[in-house]
Formats: sequence, structure tokens, C-alpha cells
Amino acid sequence: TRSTRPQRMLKAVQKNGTKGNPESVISAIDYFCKHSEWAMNVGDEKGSILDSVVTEVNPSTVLELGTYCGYSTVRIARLLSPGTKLITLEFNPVNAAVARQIIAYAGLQDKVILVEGSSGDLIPQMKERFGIMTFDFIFLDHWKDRYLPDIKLFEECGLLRKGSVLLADNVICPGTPEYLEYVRNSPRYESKYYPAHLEYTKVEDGLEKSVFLG
Ligand SMILES: CNc1ncnc2c1ncn2[C@@H]1O[C@H](/C=C/CNC(=O)c2cc(-c3ccc(F)cc3)cc(O)c2O)[C@@H](O)[C@H]1O
Ligand SMILES: [Mg+2]
Repeated sequence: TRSTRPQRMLKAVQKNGTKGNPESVISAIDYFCKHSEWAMNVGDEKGSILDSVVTEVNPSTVLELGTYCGYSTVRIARLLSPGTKLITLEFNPVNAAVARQIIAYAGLQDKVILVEGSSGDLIPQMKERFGIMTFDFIFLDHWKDRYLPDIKLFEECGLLRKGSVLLADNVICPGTPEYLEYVRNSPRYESKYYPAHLEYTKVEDGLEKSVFLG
């Protein structure tokens, strides 16, 4: 059967990237998306904002929802302190297989735990399966209508602590209206919008950073 876009992206990384060099993997994916095929990676503009928030938080426990090809996984993992690992959730096995190879090509496999499955099923298992008490940093980039149910799941499972930072992609395009309304009106969060553009386009989009107040 015909290859998928993530599989074609992986080929571009193996062709144009340098093994063990995360920056070259990021550049190879951005080049592929700008010159070959658009793909829904967070991209370079929003990726730089992601980088700055991760650097500011310097998290010890990290969760990503929606690995896709592993682009943001590589962006985050390359910035983590030695010994810190990020958990990333992906329920499409074909995408997960591509992401594992892209993460490994970047040389970051020891800093990443990619779990195949749905966030709805896996979030309640975080404590027992991975010994997580709370998350310092969470990046939301999966199905947009799942941001709100999943943040409520984090609260119910006691996975947030005073100061936990949630960063959400695509709050304008495709948009996450119910999630935005929740984090901007809830007294339990301090929210801030970072304006940018939809990856590799001039369309308006941005990231929402929400700090849990306990
Ligand atoms: C629901 N729980 C889940 N648990 C685990 N993995 C999940 C998941 N939901 C989705 N996934 C996976 O995450 C990925 C999905 C991401 C969804 N992202 C988008 O839809 C998206 C879409 C756009 C987009 C914007 C404009 C446009 F015209 C077309 C697309 C831009 C983005 O930056 C996006 O993030 C897939 O790999 C999917 O298998
Ligand atoms: Mg996105």
C-alpha cells in the first residue's frame, strides 16, 4: 500500500538529517514541510515558543499528548536535564513506529518513553505504570476536542500540582474553544496566549500556556 506522510517524512529525515543531531532532525522536518509536504508538526515558529517555555520550566516530569511523528518530542527532549525523561502518548501504531525511528535518529531514545495508546486510557495509569506523582509540564497537541476532557482527567487523577504548566497547540487553528473557555475562566488556572501562526503558513494560530494554581 502507498506510504503515509509520516513515513515519507522519516525518509526525508534519514536522507537530510545527521544521525545523533537533534537540530538537524528538526531542520530536516521543517524543510520537508516547507518544500515537499505540509504536515501538522508544531513547526519552527511555535516550536521556538515551546522551546522557551520548556527551558523556563526546566521540568523533571513531562507528558506530551499526540506524538504524531515525534517533531515536538525531539524539540522538548533535546532541552531536558540529564536523567529527565518525557512520556509521549500516541495511539496510531503507524505514526508511533515512525516517531520511534525519528526520535532514535536524533539520538534521544533514552530521554523518551513513547507509549502506544489513548490518552483517555493512559492518563489514569500514569501513577501506577510510571511512578509519576504530578507533571511539571504537559504539551497538548492531540485531537482538539480531547484537550478539555483530558485536562479534567489530569485534575481528577491528581496529576497536577501548584505550578504545573500546560501548553496547548492550535488554540486558534483548528481551535479548541471549549478548552480555552475553561482555562481562561477557571480560578484554578492562570492562562496566557502566545500569538503565532499555523505551522509553515501565514494563518493565525497560537499557544496557550496555563499554570495550575492548586
Ligand atoms: C484522544 N487521545 C489520543 N491519545 C493518543 N494519541 C492521540 C490522541 N488523539 C490523537 N492522537 C494522535 O495524535 C496525532 C493527532 C494530532 C491532532 N492534531 C491536529 O489535528 C492538528 C491539525 C492541524 C491543522 C490545521 C489546519 C488545517 F487546515 C489542517 C490541520 C494543525 C495542528 O498543529 C494539529 O496538531 C495523531 O498522531 C493521532 O494518532
Ligand atoms: Mg498541533
